This record gives sequence, structure tokens and C-alpha cells, in this order.
Amino acid sequence: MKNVDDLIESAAELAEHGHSKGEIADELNVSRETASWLVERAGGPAAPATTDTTAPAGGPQDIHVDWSAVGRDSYRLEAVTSAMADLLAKQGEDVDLTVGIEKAGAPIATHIASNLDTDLSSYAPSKHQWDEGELDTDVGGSFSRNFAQIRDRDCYVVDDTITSGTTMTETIEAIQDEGGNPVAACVLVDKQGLEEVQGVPVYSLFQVISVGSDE
Ligand SMILES: O=P(O)(O)OC[C@H]1O[C@H](OP(=O)(O)OP(=O)(O)O)[C@H](O)[C@@H]1O
Repeated sequence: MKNVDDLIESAAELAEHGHSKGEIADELNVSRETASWLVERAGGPAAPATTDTTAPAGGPQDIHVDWSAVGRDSYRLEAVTSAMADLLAKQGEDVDLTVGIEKAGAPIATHIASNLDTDLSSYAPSKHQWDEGELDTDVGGSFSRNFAQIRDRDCYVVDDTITSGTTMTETIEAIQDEGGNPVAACVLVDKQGLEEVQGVPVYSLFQVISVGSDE
């Protein structure tokens, strides 16, 4: 994915295949407002109606993060996740579990767990029903039984990106519901610039800072 035209084309293809605005946002790692804008720019048949008149003429302010140059190569992924492990290693002394948020967070967590010599857990977050503008609270996430269980343990939480923070918040709450104690979270890219989520410190290799906004 090289430029916005590629994103518009991808959004149009996803819309034509019947994907919802939320699913397109998930797939392209952009906000739902950006997903809506991309589909509308393409004139796609599934473009949802928008009442958002606050978006600037050039489109909503968002950033698409394409880290596939890292993700498609195990050597690069190991190098980058070693840097994430280094950030986490300074947090907590009794952490013996790393929780990855599926899907992209799972291979990242695998490398970090190996680097820090912890057990490995995998969490599948609930899918967001964004077309109605609200989360579907009836659909919960789940921890894979094929990996280590939380069971009152201190743990790290890792993912590739934070866009709105919803997924990280949900995961931390799910771990706490299982009796776990998330000591720190780490992502490749944090678009929110979060310092903490639910009291858990968040570390990021890269933060996206918007410059020139009136906000
Ligand atoms: O902060 P948020 O707004 O919740 O968005 C961040 C989440 O979105 C992406 O998941 P996505 O489902 O797009 O991709 P994946 O399942 O391939 O990891 C990303 O991997 C995070 O888990």
C-alpha cells in the first residue's frame, strides 16, 4: 500500500465484497470515519451515508500504518519485536506471561515471549459492530485455549497498533476479569499517544503526532 489511491481502491474492493464500514476500518488500520471517506471517494456501492460535516475538505485526519515490510520477514519482525521487548523488560519483575491481541498481535507476542522468556497467551477481541455507531456488547472476546491461561498472573499486553484504543481497553479489561494483572502494554504504533489504558502504562515504538491541527 503506497498511497491514498491504493487505500481508496482497497476500500472499494472490500465494500464491493459486502464488508461493513467497521470491517473496512479494521482491515485497513484506519478509523471508521476514514474508512467511510475512502469508500465514498471511490464511489463504492456500499458507501454508508455520512452525517459528518466536520471532516475537513481533504478528508478526515487519520494515518494508515503499513508495517508489512516488517511483518513479512521473520528476521525484521524479530529485530523490531526485540526493541518492544526491551521497552517492556523494564516493567515489572514477576511477569511470566505475554498476551498478544489477535490477529497481528499474535506473532508479535510470540517473539516477545521468546525474548523475555515468558509464557504466551492469545486474545481474540470482540468484533465491533460500528455501522450502528455503537459496540455490540453481546459479542465478547475470548482467550485461546491453545495457549497459556491468565489465572491471576502478571502479564504484558502487545499489539501492532492503537487507533482508537478500544481494542487495547477491551483486552486489558478481559485480562483483569480473568484475575490477571496487566503490568504494561506495548505496540508498534500508537495513533492516540496514550500514556496509559485503565491505569496500565502503554509503550510504543512510534507515536503519531498530528501537527497543524486546531485541536
Ligand atoms: O485501537 P483500535 O481502534 O481498537 O484499533 C486497533 C486494532 O485494530 C487492528 O486490528 P484489526 O482487527 O484491524 O487487525 P488484525 O485482526 O489483523 O490484527 C489492530 O491490530 C488493533 O488490534
